[in-house]
Amino acid sequence: MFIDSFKVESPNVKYTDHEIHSVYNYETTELLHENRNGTYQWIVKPKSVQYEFKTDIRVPKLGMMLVGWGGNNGCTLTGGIIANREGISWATKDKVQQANYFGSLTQASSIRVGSIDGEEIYAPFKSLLPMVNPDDIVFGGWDISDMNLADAMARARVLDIDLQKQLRPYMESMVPLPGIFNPDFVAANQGSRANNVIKGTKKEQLQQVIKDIREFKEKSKVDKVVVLWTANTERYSNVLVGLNDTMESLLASVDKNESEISPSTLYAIACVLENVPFINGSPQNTFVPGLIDLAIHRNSLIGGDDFKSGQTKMKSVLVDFLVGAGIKPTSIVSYNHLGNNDGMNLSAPQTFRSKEISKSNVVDDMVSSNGILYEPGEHPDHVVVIKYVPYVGDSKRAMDEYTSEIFMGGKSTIVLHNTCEDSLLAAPIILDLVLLAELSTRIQIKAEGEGKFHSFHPVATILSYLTKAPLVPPGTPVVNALSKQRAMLENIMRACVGLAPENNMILEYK
Ligand SMILES: NC(=O)c1ccc[n+]([C@@H]2O[C@H](COP(=O)([O-])OP(=O)(O)OC[C@H]3O[C@@H](n4cnc5c(N)ncnc54)[C@H](O)[C@@H]3O)[C@@H](O)[C@H]2O)c1
Ligand SMILES: O=P([O-])([O-])O[C@@H]1[C@@H](O)[C@H](O)[C@@H](O)[C@H](O)[C@@H]1O
Repeated sequence: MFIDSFKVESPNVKYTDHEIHSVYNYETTELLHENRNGTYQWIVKPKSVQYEFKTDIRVPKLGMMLVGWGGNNGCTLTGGIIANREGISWATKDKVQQANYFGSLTQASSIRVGSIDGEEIYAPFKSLLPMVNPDDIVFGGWDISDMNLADAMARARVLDIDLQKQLRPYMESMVPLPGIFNPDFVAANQGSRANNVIKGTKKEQLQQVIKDIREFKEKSKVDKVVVLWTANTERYSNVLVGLNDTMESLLASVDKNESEISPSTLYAIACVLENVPFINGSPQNTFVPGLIDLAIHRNSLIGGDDFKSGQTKMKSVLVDFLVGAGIKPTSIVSYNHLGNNDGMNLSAPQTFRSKEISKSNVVDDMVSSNGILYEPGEHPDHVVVIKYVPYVGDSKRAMDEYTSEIFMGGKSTIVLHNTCEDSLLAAPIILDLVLLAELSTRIQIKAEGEGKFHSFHPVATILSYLTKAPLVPPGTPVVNALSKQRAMLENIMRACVGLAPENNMILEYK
């Protein structure tokens, strides 16, 4: 059965007019490796740590500023939110289609709240904690192309024509602000698009972006802004001592107009200095060490990298299943071709390399979790191929082959053909990233023994379900297995309302 909402009644949860305060016993373990009677033994000691969570339930009026707003993802998300907000329906060759948020974890997935008389009871994921209603989002952003959002939507060739016709009046007045452009960081084929750029030194460009954020906030009267990068994939920035290894060297490099400071890092610096959450939806190392240092110093949320939308999302499920079943993937070949501007930009070796890295590291945690299948340091052969084929446009075609060793020397080969409609899969993920980033800034946490409440760590690992290469604080394990990432997010939100983690044991019926 599915219910619309629920309220938790517990001595550990208090609701006031502006916050939910929960006391939560975090059941974990402490590991010891000790010499017991002359032999070393691993000792696992269950441990309970009491946490308190305070969630501000006053949902703000939210501004979403996209870098690359006029791109396929940016205009598709904008159109999708407007279509939902206005209740637009449109004719397709199959039926009259209603707007929806399918593909969004926050808007279209559910959680189990319990069971009654042998029936499992589920509720909307978004009913766990008060979140911004997407219909209320105010749009803004930058693009190096001056095309208005209605024309950009036509250029993208993603949304149905009848829908585009109905959206045009809402979107043709939306024009991106000029963006910071540096041709050295993207494919040469992107230059022809760049007719809307911020001139000047890096310092002047940074100051302009800060000014843009302030003016947008003032003009739109929003309470909060979240900035998300959905612009082109950049090549990796070189990380050098004295250039960008500390926040001091990074800011000094901006003052010195150092060429190696990328546009995406400049936008990120602007956001951190303005204490505006910044999320990187692309694979490049926007978050150089100096930027992470600055974000931690200013306690300003950063998250990324690279939306996990299609081929890689499937990989983080399939490899988790195989390794979890005691089957040994030995060869993973991931090919895809696509014909959108992202694909054209990725046709350059330096930008492709950024994407190859984020698409390749996604199996590392699952492989290292099973020492029965893999020797230390042993990995499956793993190849990533991306080709640009204009004809298919945004309709990316992914073809994967997974070869695994099975019982008694047997081999299993799984072949997948996966048509990942790039922007229709990425747009809902962008929405989730923005909404969850905003929500997480309203949560305060205090562990037993800590004197006062504080925010989560500014490097937002809570967003990892939505990214291929989760950005984590130094010393934090990287988890890519999709089920673990989703469980982590849901269980933290359950803890905020005093609910235990979903452990799927249903002992009541055992
Ligand atoms: N499924 C997906 O679509 C998916 C998944 C993971 C990651 N991504 C990443 O998301 C990004 C956007 O994808 P897309 O399909 O929308 O690409 P796109 O090329 O259609 O859009 C990118 C937009 O950014 C603009 N732009 C480029 N550099 C800019 C800058 N410095 N400042 C402001 N604007 C700039 C371009 O003019 C363009 O309009 C890409 O980096 C892509 O790799 C996409
Ligand atoms: O998310 P995913 O489908 O694994 O990866 C995708 C790549 O295969 C594709 O080539 C690229 O255009 C998208 O930006 C996205 O990164």
